[in-house]
Amino acid sequence: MEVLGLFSMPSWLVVILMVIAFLLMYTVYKQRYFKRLNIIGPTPIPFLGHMHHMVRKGFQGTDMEMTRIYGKCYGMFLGNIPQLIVSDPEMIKQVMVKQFSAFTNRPNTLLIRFSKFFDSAVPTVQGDYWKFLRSMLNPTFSSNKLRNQILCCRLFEAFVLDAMCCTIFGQQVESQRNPNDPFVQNAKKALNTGLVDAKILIFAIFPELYTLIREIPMLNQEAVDFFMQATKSALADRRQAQSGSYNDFLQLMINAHKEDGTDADDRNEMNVGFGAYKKRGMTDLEVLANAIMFILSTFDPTSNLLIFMSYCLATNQDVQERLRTEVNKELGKNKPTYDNVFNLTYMEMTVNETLRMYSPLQRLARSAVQDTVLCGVKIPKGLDVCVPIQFMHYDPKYWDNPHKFSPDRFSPENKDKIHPFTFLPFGVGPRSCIGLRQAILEAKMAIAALLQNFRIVTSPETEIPPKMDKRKVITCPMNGMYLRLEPL
Ligand code: HEM
Repeated sequence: MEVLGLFSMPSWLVVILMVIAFLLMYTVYKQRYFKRLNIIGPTPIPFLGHMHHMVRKGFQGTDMEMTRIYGKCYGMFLGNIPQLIVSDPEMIKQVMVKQFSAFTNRPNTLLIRFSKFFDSAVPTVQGDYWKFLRSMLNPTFSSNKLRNQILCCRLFEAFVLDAMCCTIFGQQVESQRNPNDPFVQNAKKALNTGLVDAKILIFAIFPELYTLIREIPMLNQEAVDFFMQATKSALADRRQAQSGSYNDFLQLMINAHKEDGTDADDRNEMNVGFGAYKKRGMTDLEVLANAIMFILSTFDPTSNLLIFMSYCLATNQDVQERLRTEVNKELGKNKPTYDNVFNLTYMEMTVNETLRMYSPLQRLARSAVQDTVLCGVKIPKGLDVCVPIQFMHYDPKYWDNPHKFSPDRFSPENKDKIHPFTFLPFGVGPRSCIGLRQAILEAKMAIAALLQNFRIVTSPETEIPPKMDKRKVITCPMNGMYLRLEPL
């Protein structure tokens, strides 16, 4: 084939060059997005944007570094997908609370991690459908309901798993004594998600292919099937049992369920008003998807909170002693219960300080559902807005000596001095974590039981400070956490 009448080339080579030129033009156009909006940010590289940075430094390292350089509002790219990173408390307030109706949804970059089955689970659903599901599930997490559910009190991953199975399925799982328990094995398999994998990479480069790429299962399907089966048989048990014999999330969701419920898998429902949902309860599919999603949303953050809290106590023996004195005074030799851990004020302060220093989630994210303006910055519909949690938790403007572990920041006298919208481990606003109360309750009970019986100390293998696994979405130690428990 002759090119511009100047020289000849085989046609296949011309086609390849044209495809490359097209792809380059595509990525350059996409990555000029923030230039068109006059928003500053680091220069992206074609196709990858700043993904190479995220893989090398993790979300946390990238956010800390870039926010220091570019300030409180700048643009970055996950591949070709623009993400506005905001760390100004007023902007956070606007996105999460004041203009919630313009930022109701989570971005596709988060949803792509879950297969279609989770289209009816509360963290992934959108608009009015989210309002409906959240309103159905909120009562399930009320203080009164939690009082009746939390019966188990054991350790870390196994503890969290046991507590989850107990609260969600009403099922006792001996995962601490039996690490081969299928619940443990499958929970670990299902949750093994990294920052970037092939599915996210393809989506980040070609976000227009969202619907197609979404079909590729990402969470380990075998593990999801296992939990689906477990939930289905638990549902069947509930149907045969006398009403009132179960007191777990599953039962509460079933109570919000009507047999004649239309199948929520119908995507058209997304477009109807909230009022239309109000006429029905939860369908089987919604109960299933949410029960499994609770397992997935709970396991890693809660067990990592316990792991980091133990690390903080082992490296701050004075805090540990003060905490043990409080536990002994309030509980004596009694087992921790919903009621007796309620008054553990110093415990709550220590949990909060651990969450500040080691927030299990590193970013909050919302997608603009309409054009809007955020503190003078034009936000077009579809732009993802992200909040770097860890940057907010370490910003010296809001926290004195932010690298120091100091539970007293959260004392009743000091709590009111914390600048609003700077402490965000559970997010903030109507779409914040539904399981906040449960997570804090579990942490208080687990640590109280531990301190009644053991002193937590470092061992020669303890990494101080712990290296973080930058490839993970959840904050977790790279090389595990080695601590010693000395019986008292
Ligand atoms: C230490 C433990 C936990 C941490 C740090 C944590 C943190 C978070 C964060 C940061 C969000 C996003 C909030 C936002 O976008 O504003 C979230 C959402 C959510 N969490 Fe948690 N979480 C924890 C435990 C739990 C537990 C125990 C459950 C349930 C049993 C749970 C269920 C959920 C659900 C369903 C959502 C989505 C809410 C919605 O979209 O309406 N989480 N969590």
